[in-house]
Amino acid sequence: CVLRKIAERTPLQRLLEHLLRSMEKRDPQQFFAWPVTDSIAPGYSQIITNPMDFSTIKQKIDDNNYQNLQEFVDDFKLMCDNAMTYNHSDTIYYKAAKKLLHVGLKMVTPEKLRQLRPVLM
Ligand SMILES: COc1ccc(OC)c(-c2cc(C(C)=O)n3cccnc23)c1
Repeated sequence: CVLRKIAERTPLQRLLEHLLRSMEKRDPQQFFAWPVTDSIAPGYSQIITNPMDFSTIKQKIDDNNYQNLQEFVDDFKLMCDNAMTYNHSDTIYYKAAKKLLHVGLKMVTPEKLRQLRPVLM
């Protein structure tokens, strides 16, 4: 029988998965859960050249594609910035992105990360 290789998680992957879950909880309407399509957002792919969403971030964690925390934070910021670029400031998407960005960045301050250490050990 083929031995199934159980995917071991590196400490960085475990940290990023924990942060991703916390960030996803702050998006209950799941506006950021999946890639934005041109059908729901006309002209999106012409305006946003580097799309990003939580499912893509999750895949990159699973593929061990992030070398460090900063690369993960950069994708999170890209996702929020895209929404604040495409959507006008009076839309629910712009406002949700602005709030999510603020809350998400607070999760990765040195103080918050220090508190995480025992939880993840
Ligand atoms: C109304 O329900 C949904 C469901 C999923 C969405 O994106 C995955 C969105 C959505 C998400 C976005 C974003 C994030 O810009 N968006 C912009 C314009 C119109 N719709 C959206 C809305």
